[in-house]
Amino acid sequence: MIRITVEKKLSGAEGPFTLSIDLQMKPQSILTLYGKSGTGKTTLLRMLAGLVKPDSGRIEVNGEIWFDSSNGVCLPPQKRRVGMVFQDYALFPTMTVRQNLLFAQEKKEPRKVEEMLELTGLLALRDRYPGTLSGGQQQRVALARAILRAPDILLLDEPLSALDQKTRGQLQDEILKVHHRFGLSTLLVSHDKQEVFKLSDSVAVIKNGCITRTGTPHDVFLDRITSNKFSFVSTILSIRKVDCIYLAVIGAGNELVEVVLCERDAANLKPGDEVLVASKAFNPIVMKLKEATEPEDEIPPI
Ligand SMILES: Nc1ncnc2c1ncn2[C@@H]1O[C@H](COP(=O)(O)OP(=O)(O)OP(=O)(O)O)[C@@H](O)[C@H]1O
Repeated sequence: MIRITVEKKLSGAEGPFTLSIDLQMKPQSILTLYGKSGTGKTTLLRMLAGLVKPDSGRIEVNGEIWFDSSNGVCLPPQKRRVGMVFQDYALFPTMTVRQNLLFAQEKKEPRKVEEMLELTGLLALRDRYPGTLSGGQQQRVALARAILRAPDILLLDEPLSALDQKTRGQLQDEILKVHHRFGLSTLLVSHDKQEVFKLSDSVAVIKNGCITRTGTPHDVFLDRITSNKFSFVSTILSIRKVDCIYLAVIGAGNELVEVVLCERDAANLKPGDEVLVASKAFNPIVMKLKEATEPEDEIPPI
């Protein structure tokens, strides 16, 4: 079990606030921190890694105390078995893929590196330098490197946010695969609801430094479904008048939808406004676009 109870005063964009977290995480699960920018998610991950010291509290990981302000315990980062993957891949540019992985190991075990290269579909890229790889490939190397450290906790801070939708999907599968294969405990930060839904066993919503809600992704994100409404929150991109009706273009994930506005709404709304789009009499057309793929043992290289 991972138990985190920490407090730290932070300087936010709108003034000082206290990051005050009380969180428990089941071993071998994926817990996602979901919340707006500047609410303290990265700081919490950095506290776990030992890169930021809490003002007070306690961090216990599988029975080991990593931090306890009541008796002055604060393990240095190198004594915490943590794997970290961030948005920027942070690979060593002058080392090949294989050298990057070898470097991560305290005790050098080239055989394990070879196994990891094979498992993560990186074998063909082993002698390439990070600068010659795509974003998805680099992130796969960063993930392999983090796992080679046999971490007690894997920290993923928006690791896929710089990637396109298709590569994101592939890397999400990859994360799930290695998470289960190595029985990892994974703490993920993500802004992407679809990603959170796909990857997480549980979600903790963080607002102004405090956790306001925890639960399964279904409980946290889909409680509105009881009202039988189809709805999503998005931003108006444009409004134009065609004959006597107003048409608004609204983003929906990576898609664009065009909806008709009544004259009163058109007068009240402008591009950039955040809106809730909902349909009361919900009778959607649901068309299959692509068959779900069976999980594969080996995911082909990106
Ligand atoms: N050591 C520190 N001391 C004081 N304030 C800090 C410290 N570290 C971060 N902050 C501030 O705390 C706030 C939260 O930062 P943090 O990076 O944890 O947010 P976040 O939720 O991860 O945001 P984002 O999603 O944009 O990455 C920011 O305003 C930041 O400037």
